[in-house]
Amino acid sequence: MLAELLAIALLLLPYYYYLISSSRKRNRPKYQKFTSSSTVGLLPKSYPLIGSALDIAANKERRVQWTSDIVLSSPTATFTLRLALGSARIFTANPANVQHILKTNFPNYQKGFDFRTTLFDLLGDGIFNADGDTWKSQRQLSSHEFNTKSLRKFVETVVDTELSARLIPTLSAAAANAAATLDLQDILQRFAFDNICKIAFGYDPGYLAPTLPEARFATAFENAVRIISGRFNSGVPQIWKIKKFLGIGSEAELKEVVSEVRDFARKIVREKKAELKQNESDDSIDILSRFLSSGRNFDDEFVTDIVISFILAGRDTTSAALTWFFWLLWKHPEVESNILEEIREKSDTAIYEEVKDMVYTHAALCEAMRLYPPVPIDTKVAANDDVLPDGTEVRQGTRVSYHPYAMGRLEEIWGKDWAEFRPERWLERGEDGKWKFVGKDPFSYPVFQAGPRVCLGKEMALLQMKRVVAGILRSFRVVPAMEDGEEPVLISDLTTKMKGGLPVRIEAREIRVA
Ligand code: HEM
Repeated sequence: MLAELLAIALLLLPYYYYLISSSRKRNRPKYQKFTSSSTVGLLPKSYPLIGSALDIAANKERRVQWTSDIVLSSPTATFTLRLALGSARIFTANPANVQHILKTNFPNYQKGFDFRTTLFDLLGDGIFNADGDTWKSQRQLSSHEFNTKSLRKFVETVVDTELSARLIPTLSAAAANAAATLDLQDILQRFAFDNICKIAFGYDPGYLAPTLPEARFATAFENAVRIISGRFNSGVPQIWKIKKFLGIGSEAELKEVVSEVRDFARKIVREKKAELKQNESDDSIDILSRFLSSGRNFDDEFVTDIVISFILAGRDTTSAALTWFFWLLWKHPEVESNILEEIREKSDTAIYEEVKDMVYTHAALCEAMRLYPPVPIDTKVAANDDVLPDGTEVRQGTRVSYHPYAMGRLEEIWGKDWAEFRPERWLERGEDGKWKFVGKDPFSYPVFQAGPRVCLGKEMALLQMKRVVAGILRSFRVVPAMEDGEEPVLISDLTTKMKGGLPVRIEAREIRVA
């Protein structure tokens, strides 16, 4: 792969020369000075022309952990990575900087041209890839999808059907065979994909079943996300553009899978339009119906963009959080006992109230996402020169990334026991002796982002996850099938994953209801 990239780079030296000279003028960064000797030791080496591309390539598989180590050793929890062709990227885990980027100086930190261009082939102008008015109008219209009435309906219909008709039977089949292992990560991704397609489209891909069926749309979506997010990890960002221009390698494959995803989404949009024309009083709860019935005349391409963004946002996030959650739970049986106790107490309440009030489980999920945030690094681009609260200078056009994975490991925020999985750090006892959830400042815990672009699906995601946890733990014990002492390895495209999945055995259990 590296050889392929280098060969292309050599062939296109004249083109580079042009890019270097123009980009230097546009985007000459200033670098901050480090006083901490530990950071100096960790900082990647930088060379003329290629910046730190060699270190970036060497750490490609562990870029989250690598950049986290450097950020955590910096006195201001911020460092500047030099990229090829004179550009730079700032990483920060400093809550004051994060508040500045996500809220105080929000207009200056947008998705920006480069981000938009990189994801445009898949996402078009969808909410995830939009700035300004295009973003605002989508945000306003889709936020209705997340009111209490819709959330209740979501948990009681979509999530519950998927749980009882698909997830539980799949796990029961595994439990019936003591020797069987299954990949919990794969199962949860299938579960989340079915859920989000129903919410975004009103379409059921039927991806989760005991037979683990192939679903072309799901596979094409998975491949499209994997390849397109790889564009960000290239040490020399222009390389993917050259490969796209030449129609070779991963870019040729990307073109194929993206057109499969988009053709399929367009077909659903057309069918939905026809359905809505026939049935004026449609009470569907999906986002597509909401946009199509809004009275605004959105064209099909734009509506397709919107739907694809939502699928991306809801697809791997909850499954990533739950996969790490079940791993942590197995390592902490005392936390599992507390959750079982909570399930026992709540089991005669209606579904929505049950999940809404699962305070301890809520805290345990937040704690799991502190250590393994589904979106480990998130990036904005500076529209103008700026100075961050810690004094870091930002040049126009520089990518600025806040780093939730590193922030979950900052002693200054979580204390000396930051490495411990301890849901109690999110709880306090009320006067009645019951647990009360105590949220954290969102700029110290930006797992769902924060500020005007805070995740729209936060409540929905938490309800869904609590319902899944209660549904699984009530009937099963999830036992990782790994060698003694073996730890899962975190990898990341746009979201975190466990490398190779999480193999588990499923054991049936029945908990006594209070
Ligand atoms: C544990 C689960 C989830 C986590 C940790 C999470 C996290 C995030 C983060 C970090 C962002 C900011 C991304 C960016 O703009 O750069 C975001 C945005 C967003 N999320 Fe989530 N998300 C989760 C689940 C969901 C679900 C289930 C949905 C939809 C049903 C959803 C819908 C969205 C949307 C629409 C945005 C874009 C908001 C905007 O730009 O205004 N998310 N989410």
